[in-house]
Amino acid sequence: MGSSPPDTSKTTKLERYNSYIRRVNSTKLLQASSKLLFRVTLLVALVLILFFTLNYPPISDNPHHIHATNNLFSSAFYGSGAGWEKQVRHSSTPRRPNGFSVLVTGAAGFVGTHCSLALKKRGDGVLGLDNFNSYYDPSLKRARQKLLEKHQIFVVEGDINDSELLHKLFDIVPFSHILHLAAQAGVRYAMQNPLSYVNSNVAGFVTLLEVAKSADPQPAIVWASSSSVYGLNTEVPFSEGHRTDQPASLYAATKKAGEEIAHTYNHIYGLSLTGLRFFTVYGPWGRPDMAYFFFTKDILQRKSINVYVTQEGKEVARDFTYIDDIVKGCVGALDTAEKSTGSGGKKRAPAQLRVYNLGNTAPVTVAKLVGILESLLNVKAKKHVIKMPRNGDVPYTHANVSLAYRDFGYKPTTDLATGLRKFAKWYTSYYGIESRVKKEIQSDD
Ligand SMILES: O=C(O)[C@H]1O[C@H](OP(=O)(O)OP(=O)(O)OC[C@H]2O[C@@H](n3ccc(=O)[nH]c3=O)[C@H](O)[C@@H]2O)[C@H](O)[C@@H](O)[C@H]1O
Repeated sequence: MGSSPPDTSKTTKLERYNSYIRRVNSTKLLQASSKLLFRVTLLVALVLILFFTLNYPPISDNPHHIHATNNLFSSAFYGSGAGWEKQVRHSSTPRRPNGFSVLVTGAAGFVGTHCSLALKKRGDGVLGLDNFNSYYDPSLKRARQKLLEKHQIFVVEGDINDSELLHKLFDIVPFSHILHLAAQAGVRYAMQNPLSYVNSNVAGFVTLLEVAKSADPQPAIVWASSSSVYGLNTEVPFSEGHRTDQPASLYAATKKAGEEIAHTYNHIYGLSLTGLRFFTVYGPWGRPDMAYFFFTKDILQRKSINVYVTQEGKEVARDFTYIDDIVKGCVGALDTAEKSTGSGGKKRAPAQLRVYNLGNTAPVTVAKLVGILESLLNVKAKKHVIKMPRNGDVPYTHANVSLAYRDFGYKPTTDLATGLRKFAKWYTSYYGIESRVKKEIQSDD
């Protein structure tokens, strides 16, 4: 870059020389600043590209599943400082004598919301944790969060893989229990985003257990396993002692892995661990990726629905379990959970390790489920009966719950027709479509 030579006509030699040096320096400074600005811009652009690539994986082609996020940067969303800590403490403080202080992971999820409300209602302290990922409509999760806030339940926005955040929460609150419900759910979505299952159900669970084992006191942990662990098992009804080494989906395999991981942390560190095998849970505030939910939506919109039958043309059935029964099971498991026995990362004595089925004990075919919805919504479904795609679904589930009954009096009381009526009432009111459905749903309590 050229600078003009010094003018010799009017000033002294020294002044002219100094002025020349100043001009050369300022030109150099300008060049250096431009280079620096360019490099900083490039760096910012790279950081932004990395951020959006990691946080927004490709959108799936399934209308019910948008995408799950890794939330590697979720810690940016949790607060710090005195105000935030006060909220964490306040939410976790029990309001009844000998009340629990429970960390509920996946608190803005379907089961998480219902359990958090039930615990809070009876006077336990409840702190929620949720990463609000977009596996399904996050606005539904935000609406559940609002409901929780109305009942003084604070939900920390963060990921179970964020051990720094978890340690921080345990530094603030000596949780007596963890109700671990955060997971990548859904059987069929595992074909589209397999690693999200490993990330949440395996890595996330291990991260949580690592923090729990080194907490003092160690909490007792109750967590969500799944009926899907029975996989290709043909003995019915499914009992806890049956084979669970033939998972039919990656989802099932990661839940089964969770049960084995639970064994390890119980064995080495003395953590008290109870796994609950949920059987197709449904109800108000449910998950939009589940069949009963999107069937309702599609039937109301006069769209066709796929009703699966087995490869042999037989009907497919599920032991659909109503949310209130599941909540009773979760609370029963928490109430009977013994204390963990370790401290400072060391086991002091053998600790409790349990697994229970939580089902309804009355399987219903998918065709019957559709029939109930048709009657409740007063709309004839456009049924498209097809052979179940090879996507991890199993043909039949049926729970034997005698173990849960023996140990904490678990007894499901809601049949599918009653439960779906409550769901339809919530659905039509939440989505503001009361006028189109049967009046009797609206008048039902
Ligand atoms: O118990 C569990 O551990 C799991 O329960 C739930 O899985 P599932 O029992 O498979 O429920 P869900 O998808 O509602 O399908 C219901 C029925 O509809 C059939 N189905 C499904 C889709 C479709 O288009 N057509 C159809 O017939 C389908 O074949 C099935 O027979 C949870 O999602 C899962 O997270 C896990 O918790």
